[in-house]
Amino acid sequence: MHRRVITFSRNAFLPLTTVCQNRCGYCCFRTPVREGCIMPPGEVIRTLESSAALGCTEALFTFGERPGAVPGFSEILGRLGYADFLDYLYDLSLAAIDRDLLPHTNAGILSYEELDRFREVNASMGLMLETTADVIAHRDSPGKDPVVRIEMIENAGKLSIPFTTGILVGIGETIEDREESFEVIRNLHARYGHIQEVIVQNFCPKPGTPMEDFPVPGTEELCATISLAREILPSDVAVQIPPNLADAAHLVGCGVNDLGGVSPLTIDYVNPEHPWPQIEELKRVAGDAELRERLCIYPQYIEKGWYSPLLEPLIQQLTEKIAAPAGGSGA
Ligand SMILES: O=c1nc2n(C[C@H](O)[C@H](O)[C@H](O)CO)c3cc(O)ccc3cc-2c(=O)[nH]1
Ligand SMILES: C[C@H]1O[C@@H](n2cnc3c(N)ncnc32)[C@H](O)[C@@H]1O
Ligand code: MET
Ligand code: SF4
Repeated sequence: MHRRVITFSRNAFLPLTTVCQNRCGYCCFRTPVREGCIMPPGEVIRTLESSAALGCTEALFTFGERPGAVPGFSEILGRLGYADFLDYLYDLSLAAIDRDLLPHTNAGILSYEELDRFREVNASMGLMLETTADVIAHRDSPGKDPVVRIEMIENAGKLSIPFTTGILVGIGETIEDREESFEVIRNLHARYGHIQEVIVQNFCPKPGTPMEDFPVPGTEELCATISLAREILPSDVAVQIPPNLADAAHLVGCGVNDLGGVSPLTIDYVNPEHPWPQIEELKRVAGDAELRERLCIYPQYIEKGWYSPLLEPLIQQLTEKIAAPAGGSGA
């Protein structure tokens, strides 16, 4: 009998900009254009270097969607010497690779051409489907239109990009909507084979947002949603929950087999009030299962060679590093 395996990744969270063209009813991350709305290169590089020294393997670039569409953003970006935010992202992705971290980008909506460009410097990419339903939380968020999100996930499939997606639970969708969301993801994976993990993320209310008084999904509801995900999705797709947002120890018993990215250095900028558990805590969460570190690109995609030649040496090096017995940095 094989012991069950629960995986996680050690990452650095880099919120490159808080400016966003959308206005999701649950979000406290987004800010107006203002001083400090872009993380300056020096701070990014320092975070990358410290994170690598602490044993991280992944640079998670997550930020507001299409910030350049927001009036006034370009002026602030221009002061850093860039005309296009994606050029800034590209250079910092190279900086991450130089410092031995594999980029994983969730930039919100990107076009086919943009995905094609960023696959060169990303080991994997992500976009939360959130939900296939039309919810009030998304009425001021054109980028959360399910048609637009599904199209991007499909484009990532056409480009053979190892991909992370997921749903946000408790934003006004029904159980049937969750089922439909998982079915859409299953069908995309059946066609392109690129979905490595599906995040089941629970809504956490934020003071000062339109949804501050919205009810939160309970552990039993999350457990039922995870079981539903496990029933609908094939076994080669991991089901991930963020271990800082929910009762992970309990949910592992409902079918969760991945705990996502946790950071020894950076906070969860999307849910800043929820600190990351450290490795000892993750071991407790895994219970009888084996807790195993992974890279942001899952092993089956490394085997299939779904990465750019530029990333080959680093993927090799980091694969050996996480296979080595604990010790050295970050253990
Ligand atoms: O692709 C995504 N990855 C997200 N991740 C990344 C994910 O946990 C891992 O980095 C992936 O499993 C890649 O290995 C997050 C990581 C955090 O630390 C905090 C929040 C998120 C949210 C997302 C997300 O929305 N989309
Ligand atoms: C990065 C991801 O974080 C999620 N996200 C954004 N705001 C919240 C919140 N209040 N609670 C939980 N998850 C949230 C969305 O699913 C987004 O895609
Ligand atoms: N803004 C993007 C999205 O919601 C990235 C995550 S939220 C900071 O898809
Ligand atoms: S959740 Fe993402 S897309 Fe929505 S407002 Fe926040 S930063 Fe923008």
